Amino acid sequence: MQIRFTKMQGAGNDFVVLDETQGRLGLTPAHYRFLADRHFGVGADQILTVRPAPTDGVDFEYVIHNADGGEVEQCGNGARCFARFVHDKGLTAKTEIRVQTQAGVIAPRLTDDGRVTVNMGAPVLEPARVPFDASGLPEQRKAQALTWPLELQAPALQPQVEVVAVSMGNPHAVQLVADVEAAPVAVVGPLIENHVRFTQRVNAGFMQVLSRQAIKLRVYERGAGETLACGTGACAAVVAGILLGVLDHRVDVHTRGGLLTIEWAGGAQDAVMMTGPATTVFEGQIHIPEEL
Ligand SMILES: N[C@H](CCC[C@H](N)C(=O)O)C(=O)O
Repeated sequence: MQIRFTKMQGAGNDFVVLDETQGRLGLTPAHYRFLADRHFGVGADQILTVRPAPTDGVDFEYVIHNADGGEVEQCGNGARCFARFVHDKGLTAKTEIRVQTQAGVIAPRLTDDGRVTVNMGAPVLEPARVPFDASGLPEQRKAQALTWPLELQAPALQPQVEVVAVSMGNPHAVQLVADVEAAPVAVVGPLIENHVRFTQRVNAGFMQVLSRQAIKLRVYERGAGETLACGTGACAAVVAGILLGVLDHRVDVHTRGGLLTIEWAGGAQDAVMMTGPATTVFEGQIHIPEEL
């Protein structure tokens, strides 16, 4: 099967974008894994699929698959690249685009400086909705919990980490570290990603506070491994930092792939606003082997 794709990146988080506005390609998880493969396919952290609006009130639907082939609820860097894609392809003349995702409707907006701002919706902290299984933890811990203890099954490392569990439509476990460059992301990241208390697995964020208006962040992503940036991860980290009292309401998030700016007023119903880059790298076509 020969398919056309667009390669894009947002702060170094990279994507294969597929246009299904004229009809479905009928791809399977194995096909998504092949497209994401950096040796046998195109190479990407996620595959983004653009589809026609499923209902009134939105302009498009966008579907997200991780490199491991699994469909997920939300992708922040992907939302910015989606908006750039539909605008530059002439699929819409709008600069603020309402799009249905598995996690609900979001509205990326193309700004005059070439970046994209996205209303990512309100964060969710209720454990059952992250989802995070708090069973067996002391009752008083549940009552006032902001951070949760995660026992790590890796004796060579610290036996436990404290994380803030927050959903941006997709689950995040954020911890404070003194130095992100020295943080054991490659070892602790997978342990957190697959921790039994995160029943849908989780994205593991490692946040270093530089000031009340700036952090450095590394994220070991669910279904993709460490990426150069994670948009929903940046939102989750800033929400966690504001709740912990160490960040103000507008924060520059320095990732390995670039700068994201996150704003959150701090109310449970307040939307998290994310601004950052979205770049088309190249167009291409690829043969997907039938035997996948
Ligand atoms: N790995 C994430 C999906 C992609 C999120 C990330 N690339 C972003 O920019 O938000 C998950 O499994 O929830």
